[in-house]
Amino acid sequence: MATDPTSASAAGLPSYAKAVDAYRKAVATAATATAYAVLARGMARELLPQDLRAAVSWAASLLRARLEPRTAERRTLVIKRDQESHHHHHPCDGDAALYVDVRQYLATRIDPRSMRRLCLSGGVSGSRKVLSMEPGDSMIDNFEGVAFTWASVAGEGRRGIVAESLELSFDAEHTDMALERYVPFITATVEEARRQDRSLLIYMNEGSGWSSMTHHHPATIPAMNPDLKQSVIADLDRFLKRRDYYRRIGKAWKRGYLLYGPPGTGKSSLVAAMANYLHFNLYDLDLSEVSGNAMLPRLLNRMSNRSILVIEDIDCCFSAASRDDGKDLAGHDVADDSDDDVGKKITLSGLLNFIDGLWSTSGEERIIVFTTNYKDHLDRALLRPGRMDMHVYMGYCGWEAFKTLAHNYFLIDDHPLFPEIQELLSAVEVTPAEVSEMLLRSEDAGAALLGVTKFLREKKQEIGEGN
Ligand SMILES: Nc1ncnc2c1ncn2[C@@H]1O[C@H](COP(=O)(O)OP(=O)(O)OP(=O)(O)O)[C@@H](O)[C@H]1O
Repeated sequence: MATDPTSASAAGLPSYAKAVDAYRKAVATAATATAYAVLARGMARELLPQDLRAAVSWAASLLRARLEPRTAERRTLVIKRDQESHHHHHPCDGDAALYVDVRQYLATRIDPRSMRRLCLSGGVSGSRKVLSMEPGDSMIDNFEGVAFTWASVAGEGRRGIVAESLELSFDAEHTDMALERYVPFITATVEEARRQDRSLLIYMNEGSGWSSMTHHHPATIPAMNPDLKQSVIADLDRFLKRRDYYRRIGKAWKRGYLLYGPPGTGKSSLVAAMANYLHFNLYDLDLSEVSGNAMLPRLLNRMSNRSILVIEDIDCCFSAASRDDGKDLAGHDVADDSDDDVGKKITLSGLLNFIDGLWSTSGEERIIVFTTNYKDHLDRALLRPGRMDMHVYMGYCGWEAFKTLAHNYFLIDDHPLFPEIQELLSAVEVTPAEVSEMLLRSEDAGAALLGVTKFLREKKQEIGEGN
């Protein structure tokens, strides 16, 4: 910014006074340190020494005020333990819930080495010990590159009860971030940790409700084609990785899987393993227990978020479901004389509405899995993209799957019988379930493998005789 000495003289002012005035304005609006430096150089050339000194010290103080974070305005957010609620309220109720969440979150962020004093608490033996700050102490938590300071403050609650509160302080400019991102991040983190701690449940439909039991299934993914297994895991990982993103943009992440293949190839085992992997509860919907389309939305409403809904054997679990065109779900003509199924009124369109309803519930993280022995028998509408995202074929026991099973049961990766078994497996169709059963017959690897070999030889012979 240049000053025009002619116009200053014309106004009858000493040129340097006019120049100082112009610089004052310029400095007040200069946004960056570079701009200050440029101005300072200009001033040094034009101003008289005494004015220069005054101007420089004045500019320097302005610069300090602008650029030094220490003098930035601070904001404090107080989270009280004992809000308006009654003091012997359960801590998870109402107002105090946020206090409990923050305390639990800070316990995972606290650096014990940096604290002068620490509070260690815990419940009955075996339960987790929790670290927390003592009143008067503070700690810093970095979130998205911003330092948030937490202080524990002792205060007097109602009726003289000590009511500790947690105070969060930050620069005023980060107020939106604190309220819109940081605090929600804390509650989501704590919620996720609690979810991971809970044992998983399997729900089964009973009438229009669900009854639950604890899910004790081992976490292992069943023996299957290694590439396929990898792609299923990659899909689930993508799900886990992207859900924070989806949550942030307010979208729900949903996924549909169709598992198909002969009975005993591990479809149910895979569903259980997926639930374990994601730490989702399982809802096992038995359509033969559902009396009609009207019951489906009620069941849907009673499912919790972060769950897997599985409908097993979707092609055969009810044979005479009437469809508008007189076909059942598997596309077969519905026999008029099937007395057993009188009263079962789920139709394909009812089921499709149910699935689409599941998909459209906003903000819910859901996975739906169908299993079937005969993919070919399923109605096209069910397989349409958008309903089932991934089709997973669970096949007969191949060589790779066998090696996995042998390793799982006996920790062996090689054996003199392996070459023969490999050859036999390529010639006969046996399910992993059958092979597992043979392997479990003996605790001795050699004996068990011999059993498998004999079993496979017999199978091969049967095929030969059949031809
Ligand atoms: N691929 C596999 N790897 C390891 N074990 C398996 C595998 N497949 C089956 N099994 C064993 O066989 C049992 C039955 O398998 P599972 O019920 O998962 O088969 P499925 O394909 O769901 O059968 P269905 O179509 O009859 O429901 C399992 O409990 C498991 O012990």
